[in-house]
Amino acid sequence: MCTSILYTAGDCYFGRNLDLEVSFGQEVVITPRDYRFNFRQMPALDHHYAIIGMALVQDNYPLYFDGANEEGLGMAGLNFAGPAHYFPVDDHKDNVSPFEFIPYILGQCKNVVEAKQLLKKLNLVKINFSDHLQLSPLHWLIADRSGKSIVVESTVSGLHVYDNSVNVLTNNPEFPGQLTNLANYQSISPEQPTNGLAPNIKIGFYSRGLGSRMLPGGMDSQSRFVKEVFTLQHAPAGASEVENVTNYFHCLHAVEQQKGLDEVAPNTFEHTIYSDGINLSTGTFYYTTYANHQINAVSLQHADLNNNTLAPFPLREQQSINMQN
Ligand SMILES: C[C@H](CCC(=O)NCCS(=O)(=O)O)[C@H]1CC[C@H]2[C@@H]3[C@H](O)C[C@@H]4C[C@H](O)CC[C@]4(C)[C@H]3C[C@H](O)[C@]12C
Repeated sequence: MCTSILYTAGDCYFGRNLDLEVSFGQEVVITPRDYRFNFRQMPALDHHYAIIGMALVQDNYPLYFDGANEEGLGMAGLNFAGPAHYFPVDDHKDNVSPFEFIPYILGQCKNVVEAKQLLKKLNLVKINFSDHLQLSPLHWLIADRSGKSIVVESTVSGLHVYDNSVNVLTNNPEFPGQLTNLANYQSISPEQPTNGLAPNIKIGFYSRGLGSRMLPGGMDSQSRFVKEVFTLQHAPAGASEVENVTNYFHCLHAVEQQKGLDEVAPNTFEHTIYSDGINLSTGTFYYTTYANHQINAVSLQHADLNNNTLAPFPLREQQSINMQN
């Protein structure tokens, strides 16, 4: 499972938890403006916006899991097994494979409004990257520095684009179902509850935090969706970049998966392999990993963006502990 969010606090921060039982060997990868993006069915992009994000580089091609471009548009692919459906090539549409979808949008669009424009003609086609790397069943969160986000889901009934007023995406069910389910949790609050149970009887509070007592805490995608909506809606804005980044990671780590809790095969556990977040105004990409909770960062501004060579940054996986004596 995974969780992706857009946190607005002056600047906007976009990224995700990647939850899985195995690592693909992903790195932080900068794609500069003149790297040639070849597409299977669409014309190549020789010049485009520069992109920074988490990717697996295969045959000199960046298979992005999530990322953002220099204009502050971000995009993340999350598992959507079951409802996800991809189509045959349609000559009347723009045919893009799911593995090409992030470069296709981030390479060309400045914001969500421009992305929506491209999505009008889009057909997500069933074309594998290779026999070894088959298509993944995904849906996507796309967000920009104005604080807006949308969800893209390709199902048997076609391509759906939803405005996302809560700026959170997890996995199943389909996005409208996630929103409907929020109705069950409207009484959740940071405040102590009012007594609607027996208003004529005085019921005391034995604990702080009783307003969130019924908040779901499971590893499943519906529980994480509700918990993350609550966490993000009430997250304070910081007074500095460091405070904002700290708040942002608290939001994501609220729904991270610890090893041992989500068994997907005998003695095999899904866990949060990494959490990342990009300041969509500055292009600074921050991340933590399961092994290393220190926040590491790679800046798009510090890179030479006017060339055609991918710049990979291997993840820092060594835990960093400050000894004080
Ligand atoms: C599995 C990842 C999503 C995390 C997630 O939701 N896991 C939950 C699994 S489950 O529901 O609980 O079973 C997704 C996100 C991005 C995906 C990768 C990217 O799409 C890039 C390429 C695309 C290729 O077609 C397949 C390999 C791949 C390298 C993908 C592998 C995998 O499907 C990734 C890593």
